[in-house]
Amino acid sequence: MTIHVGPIHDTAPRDFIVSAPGKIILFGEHAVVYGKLAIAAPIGMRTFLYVETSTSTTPCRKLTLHFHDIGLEHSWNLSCLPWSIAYGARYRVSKKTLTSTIIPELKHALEPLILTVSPHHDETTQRVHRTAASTFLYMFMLLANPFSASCTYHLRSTIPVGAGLGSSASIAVCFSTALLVQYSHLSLPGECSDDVDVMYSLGSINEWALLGEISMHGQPSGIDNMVATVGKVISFRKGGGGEHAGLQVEALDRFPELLVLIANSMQSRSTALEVRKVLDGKTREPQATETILNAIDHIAELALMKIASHKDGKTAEGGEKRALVRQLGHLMHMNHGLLVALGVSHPKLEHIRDLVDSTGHGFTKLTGAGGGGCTISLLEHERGSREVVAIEERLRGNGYQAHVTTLSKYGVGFCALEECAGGKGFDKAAFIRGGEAVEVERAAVYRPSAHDSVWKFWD
Ligand SMILES: Nc1ncnc2c1ncn2[C@@H]1O[C@H](COP(=O)(O)OP(=O)(O)OP(=O)(O)O)[C@@H](O)[C@H]1O
Ligand SMILES: C[C@@](O)(CCO)CC(=O)[O-]
Repeated sequence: MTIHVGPIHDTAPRDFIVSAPGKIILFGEHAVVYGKLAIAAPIGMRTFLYVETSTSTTPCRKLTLHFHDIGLEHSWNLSCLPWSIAYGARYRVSKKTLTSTIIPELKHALEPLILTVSPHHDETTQRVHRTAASTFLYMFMLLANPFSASCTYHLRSTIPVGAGLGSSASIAVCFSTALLVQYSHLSLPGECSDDVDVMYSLGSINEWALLGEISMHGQPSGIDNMVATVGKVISFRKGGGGEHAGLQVEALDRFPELLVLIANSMQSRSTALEVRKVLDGKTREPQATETILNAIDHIAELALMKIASHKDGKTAEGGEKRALVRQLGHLMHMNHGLLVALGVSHPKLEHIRDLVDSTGHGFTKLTGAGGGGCTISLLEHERGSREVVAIEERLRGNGYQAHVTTLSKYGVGFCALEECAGGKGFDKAAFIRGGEAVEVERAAVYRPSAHDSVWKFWD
């Protein structure tokens, strides 16, 4: 890897925002960790990371994190960070190893700095804060340099935290992109010389984001950060030995524009713990668990075949679309049953399934790690129709959040603030304070489909 020992490159943008989407998993969560096939899609909810570089020349330079959604605010002096250990690892270890493992001596050297984060908060909040802060700091040590100017990283997300919608992966993609841009390891969108440069940039973002996911989850498959990076519906099979060697990812460009209802059970859980639960089951009952994982793999394969066999999946309408929804919906039901067998459902997720599916108008499964978090339902009717509105009201009446959405098509994006009418288009106060997703997006001038959009994407 290129190591920049010196100030930020002259051409690197000073103030900018990066953004990445959340995701839903349509088929194959958990099984994907063990090399089985999964299908995932980006959603409209997104994370935004605003990078504000100080022009001050004071000798005491600081790295400051303001992660507003979780109430984290913390600074470290840049000169007090363990640079010699980080540079030791950067010179000694290959980039592949740096981005796929946590180096014990660097993690160890950062521990005392992480213990200074949110010392007076309750244990749960402290864990959330320290997970996010240690992930950022670890990546910073491997991508930044000791001569950096003071800088504040403001994080806002419209994705609920820990709900199975890929909040951690989308923040990991934002951390990776911001640091790669800031320390000139990356061509900006629009400046990529050709398709190879674009692929290389996306590959780099995704690689470093996977490191962020490893720091937050331990053993991620990599599907969440891949979707948040590329912003496309993908089929994904993790590299492994034997029959399926090497990572296999394919963009499903013919995937139909389906209406999806996301319901949040409001039951908190941790992805790392749910993944651990499946591993424990696999250790206890290896053959039975492998049979379930293989059945999930088979269902994902069948879903791919159904999508491919639809003449014009993307533009399917009326009866054809309803037939596809039913075929995929029945497979989602089976996939959900197998996730129940793996032990990762929750009574609230089963309640949501009953509330939606007993209407006869939807097909529901849990999405993401389970144990709480969200479900997704494929709907046979249009947004705003009597049937869909009744389902939304039913869910809300039972204390759940309901959000009807189509899938998004925007992956990781970048906005240089000097292009935002001299930074005036960006409303920092509203960005920090905005409550609703639309307020945060408006503050960040995020209108990706507008002809005069200041946002650029690596695609
Ligand atoms: N908006 C946010 N601001 C700061 N940190 C966040 C934010 N969202 C997620 N995180 C970090 O990610 C962790 C949540 O990760 P977790 O994997 O449990 O949830 P998830 O990514 O939503 O779920 P899944 O991986 O199943 O989609 C939090 O503990 C926190 O450290
Ligand atoms: C549960 C899991 O399969 C999906 C989490 O969104 C974990 C992973 O793939 O890393």
